[in-house]
Amino acid sequence: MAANGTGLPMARKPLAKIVTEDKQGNGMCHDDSAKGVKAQTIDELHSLQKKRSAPTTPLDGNQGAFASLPDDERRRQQLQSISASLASLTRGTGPKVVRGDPAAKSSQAVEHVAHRHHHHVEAPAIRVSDDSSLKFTHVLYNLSPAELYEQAIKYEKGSFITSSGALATLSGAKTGRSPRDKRVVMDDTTQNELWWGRGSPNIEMDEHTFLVNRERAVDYLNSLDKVFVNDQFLNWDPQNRIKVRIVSARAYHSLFMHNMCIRPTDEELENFGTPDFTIYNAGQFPCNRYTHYMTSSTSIDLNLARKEMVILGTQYAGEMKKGLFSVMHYLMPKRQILSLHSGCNMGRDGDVALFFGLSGTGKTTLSTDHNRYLIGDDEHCWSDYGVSNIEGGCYAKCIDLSREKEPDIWNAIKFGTVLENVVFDEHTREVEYGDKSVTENTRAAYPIEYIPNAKLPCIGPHPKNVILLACDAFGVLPPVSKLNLAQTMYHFISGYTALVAGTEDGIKEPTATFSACFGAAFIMLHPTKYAAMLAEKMQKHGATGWLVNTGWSGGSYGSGNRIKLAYTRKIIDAIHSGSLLNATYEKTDVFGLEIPTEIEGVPSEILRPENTWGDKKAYRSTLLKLGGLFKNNFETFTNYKIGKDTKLTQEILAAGPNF
Ligand SMILES: Nc1ncnc2c1ncn2[C@@H]1O[C@H](COP(=O)(O)OP(=O)(O)OP(=O)(O)O)[C@@H](O)[C@H]1O
Ligand SMILES: O=C([O-])CC(=O)C(=O)O
Ligand SMILES: [Ca+2]
Ligand SMILES: [Mn+2]
Repeated sequence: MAANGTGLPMARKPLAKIVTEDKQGNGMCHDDSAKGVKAQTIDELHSLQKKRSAPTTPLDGNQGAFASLPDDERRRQQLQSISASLASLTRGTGPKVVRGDPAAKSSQAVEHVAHRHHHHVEAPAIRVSDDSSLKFTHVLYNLSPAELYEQAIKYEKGSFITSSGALATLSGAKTGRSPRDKRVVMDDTTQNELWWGRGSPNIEMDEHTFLVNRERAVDYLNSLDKVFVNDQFLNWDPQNRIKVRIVSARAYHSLFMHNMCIRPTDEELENFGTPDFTIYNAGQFPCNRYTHYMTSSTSIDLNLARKEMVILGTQYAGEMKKGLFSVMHYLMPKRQILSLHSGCNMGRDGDVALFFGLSGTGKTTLSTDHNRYLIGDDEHCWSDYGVSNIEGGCYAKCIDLSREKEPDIWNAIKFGTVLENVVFDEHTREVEYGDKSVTENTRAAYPIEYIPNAKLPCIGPHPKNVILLACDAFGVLPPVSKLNLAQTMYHFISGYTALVAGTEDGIKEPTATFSACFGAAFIMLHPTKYAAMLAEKMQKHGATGWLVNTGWSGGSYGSGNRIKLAYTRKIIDAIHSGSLLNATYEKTDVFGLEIPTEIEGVPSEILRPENTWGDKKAYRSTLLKLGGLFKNNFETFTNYKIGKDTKLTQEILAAGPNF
């Protein structure tokens, strides 16, 4: 965004010339020119500025695959592994790769270029008819945030530093995920294992078509002068940690994943070896619509057998985050570990709460609580040992963000944080969080350590409270209700909310949505598989379920208002403290929900939705309408058994609305 739209700075009046008197020996114009710098040339001067990073950790010979190798050899193997990742399957070979920025001219870069002569990965001698075997691809490997800032600002339009130090970026034409463009390879294994068909997020593609798109992405990436490669981890549970490699073309994507995945230590990086899963993000390049299964120029393709994901035709970074989440929803249940689209935090006494909910319902906002330790805001695992965060960062919505209401998120938006699609003052670079000119789905991605009371490592004991968040645009669900196990399962499987504008492409107004397990877009198995695991774990560990409406009160969207965040926080406080367990409850008709009569800090009249509606008839008909939508939605699940227990299945079926 140039100041005057021409790309050039606006013309300014020249400043008055400064005249300095030259009274000899008077020290008036005193400088240190006599001392001089050691450098003889500008290049040498520049070379003094950058000190070589200290050699990584000392090796004791017992640290894994590459541990006993000399530095050069380890680097060569790393490059070989990256070249193998980038291999074109039709040529059968990887590109020649070299580390470092092709534009760098400092002496340090010369050192890197030297690798080109001694250590490049040889292209095997097969005949190819294009130039790709002749050129080098520069690899920008696990760059630091500062280096990525420089890359973004130099080479990516729409990259700016905001007044608080965050990197403002544009994600391009797509500012939300594209679930209709997601494809999953159906093979003999996945055909039987995965959830396919109506309601499922898994739209099939065949292996061959996947390879066509993979080749398209790899050819695109190899055609560039340089690619970014991130080697990182998922899951803070060391037993179930997954190694991921992300190959991308934009510094924005690399910094986003640097923040969102777990960052390896130098030592862990030296011993990284072969990744368990690889993303090829060629988002700037479209897919070919003549390719089978393609219905637009965007395609996000998952191949579980190859352990690869290909992204074409969308630069929205959330696709990478949520694509990996889908992978975890496949891998973890195989190990009897439940994967959850939930936030998670812990009190001083070690009481853990999970916050389930669809996009925009408050997982990040409510799990980021100054009085509690943050374990994570969006993706978790629940194993026999407790909970673990899958990610290394948070991804907060920032539309209408205020310092006063969400101070910890506000303060996390500083150097290192990626700010997507926000609008800012062209001169002061102050962000205007209320501005929706680019999108309503503005986002901040920051490392979890940017939250002062993050729990590191991001793991915790078994949850005590399971809070289901629904943003009810109809305004008829109570602000909070206590659920029995069957009700918890009913609402978990239903996954109701009013989808808030923007996170999924094309949604402009809140509308009622049902999304199984509060994350149907990411689950891979049938919802009842996850539900059975949740029921079993909640039962075993004695967790209490709650339904919290973070949406409307006093009328539907349009006439009522969104429940004040301050009230929702008081409700959540009462759940955490245990005081809400001992409240007096009344049962509602239709949904059969237990609602408390009083909560400290919350006006009692809002606890019963019908009190807040002026038009009682309208309330009643809206309540019945929503009840009907729930019933309709649940019909798909009535023929499924949940867990080993038919009794539980019957109870769940009876736990929905009754009228
Ligand atoms: N009563 C309320 N409770 C929770 N959030 C509220 C409330 N009122 C307004 N909000 C706003 O709703 C939004 C909740 O978004 P949040 O980032 O927490 O969603 P999320 O569940 O983490 O979604 P996603 O999975 O897409 O990241 C925030 O912008 C928050 O300020
Ligand atoms: O995936 C995204 O873009 C944001 C998110 O967390 C969600 O939608 O649940
Ligand atoms: Ca979030
Ligand atoms: Mn999410």
